[in-house]
Amino acid sequence: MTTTSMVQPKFLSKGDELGVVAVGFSGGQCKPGVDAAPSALISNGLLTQLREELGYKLFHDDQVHSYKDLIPAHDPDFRGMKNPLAVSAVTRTLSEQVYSHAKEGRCVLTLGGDHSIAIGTIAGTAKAIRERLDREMAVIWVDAHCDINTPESSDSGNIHGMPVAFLAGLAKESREDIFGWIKKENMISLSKLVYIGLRDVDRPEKQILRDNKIKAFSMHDIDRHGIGKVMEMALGHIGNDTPIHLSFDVDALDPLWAPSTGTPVRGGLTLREGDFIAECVHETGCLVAMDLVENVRGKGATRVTIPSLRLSSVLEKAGRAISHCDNLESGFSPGQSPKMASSESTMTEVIVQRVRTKYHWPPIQLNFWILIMLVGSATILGIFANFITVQQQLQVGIPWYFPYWITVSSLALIFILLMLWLISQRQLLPGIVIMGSFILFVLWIVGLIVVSIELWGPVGSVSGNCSLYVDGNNVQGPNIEALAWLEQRSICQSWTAAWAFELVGCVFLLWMMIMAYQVYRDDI
Ligand SMILES: NC(=[NH2+])NCCC[C@H](N)C(=O)O
Repeated sequence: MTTTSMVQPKFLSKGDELGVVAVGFSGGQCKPGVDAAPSALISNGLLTQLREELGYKLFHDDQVHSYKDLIPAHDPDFRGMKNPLAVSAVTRTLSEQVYSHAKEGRCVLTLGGDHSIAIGTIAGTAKAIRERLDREMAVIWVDAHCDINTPESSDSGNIHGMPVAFLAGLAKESREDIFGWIKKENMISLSKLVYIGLRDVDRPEKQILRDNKIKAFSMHDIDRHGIGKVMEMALGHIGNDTPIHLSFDVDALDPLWAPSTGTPVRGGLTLREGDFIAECVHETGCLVAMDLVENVRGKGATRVTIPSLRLSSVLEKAGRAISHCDNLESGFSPGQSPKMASSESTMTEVIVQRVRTKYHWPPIQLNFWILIMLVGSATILGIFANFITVQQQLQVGIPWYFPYWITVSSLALIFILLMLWLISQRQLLPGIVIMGSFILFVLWIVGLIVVSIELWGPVGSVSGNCSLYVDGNNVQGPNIEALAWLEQRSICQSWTAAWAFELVGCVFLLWMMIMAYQVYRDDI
């Protein structure tokens, strides 16, 4: 082992071991994306860094758990909570996973996931620490939010805003399948809870903090005293003989450093302050577990911003906790507009509105569909242009839907080229995509219906003629009839190909509308 750390862990019997649990779960809130972060972190080399640069012996099952089998098909709101059965079942299983590492005396790192998963991680560590050391542990909750809403006080109903209330017993539920499984041994004491980085606290939460005299260091305190003094006070409050569970929500960092999070709030910690917190906690030797949550990779498949967690600066300081999230932007790009900390002025708010001109499109999906649509539109254009030439050659009339399809497929080509240009300018607004796709969808579906009627009846069907005169009349030999037959067969095949591409085009346009709506919704 090549660990660079000189700090002796006080509460771990196997200080060189690290249990890693990767949790791809986002049911504690409504936006997709947080569930994809653990895989992004792992594929960006996090585990290798932990193993090779920090010298940990890793215990990881090589899985990013999505707990699909635990998520019920029907999960109605309960006491205002969204997805109560799913979040309860997932956190319960997670608590057992974390417990199984922590009871071995090793440190546990959990990669989230939204912050609701802390119900599981903290419940698991708290139980193991009680059993192993007969002690209560402390929790340092680094976050822009204090996540201490009860189901009744929460406006959103999102459980990622409630984990502390359940863990501290402020919110109770007797139903075993809705957090009733959280027992005394899983709980934490409010006197051993410290918040750092708060700046977006709901009114009822403020009351809870006051009523229970919970130690909380807001951004205001950090500005006033500096992060050094705040850490001194925070650790002083906990005392140096208490195991610490560090629950780090990346939204504690300013969106400048960590824009890839579901609920960004301006006016947060600098990258360096985030590192400093982690270093200070590490230096105590009391760290027993850590969560890293609310990282977003691609909201749904929508986002391109990839957070890659590095342990660089912590490494330099021989630390062993989180360092920073940097963002590699590419393609169709950055951020959801961050919420303003309550103390910021409306002037700044105006500026935020103005700079928000870029949107998060899912690049792989979008590129794939655009390619299919390009091929489809060009093929349809070619087929109907060819049909017109054939009709002219035979000196028979040209049905209206031949030029119609030429126009509609050309419009689709123009629309795609326009989209590509807007993407290159990073200006592809969801509204444009919704409008354009809708108009084209109506035009395409009309054309598809007409072509389907021509192909399969009720009055005279192309498909019927093809099977009768072409499939059923195979002509061979080096003669003009065989050539004519081949041409007829290629016309029949063109009909089917045109129909297939029209159908795919309709699906594409429908999907574009849905995807654009999702992008629009995520952005407001
Ligand atoms: N872990 C988070 N990002 N929490 C955000 C919570 C926001 C808000 N206070 C709520 O209860 O819905």
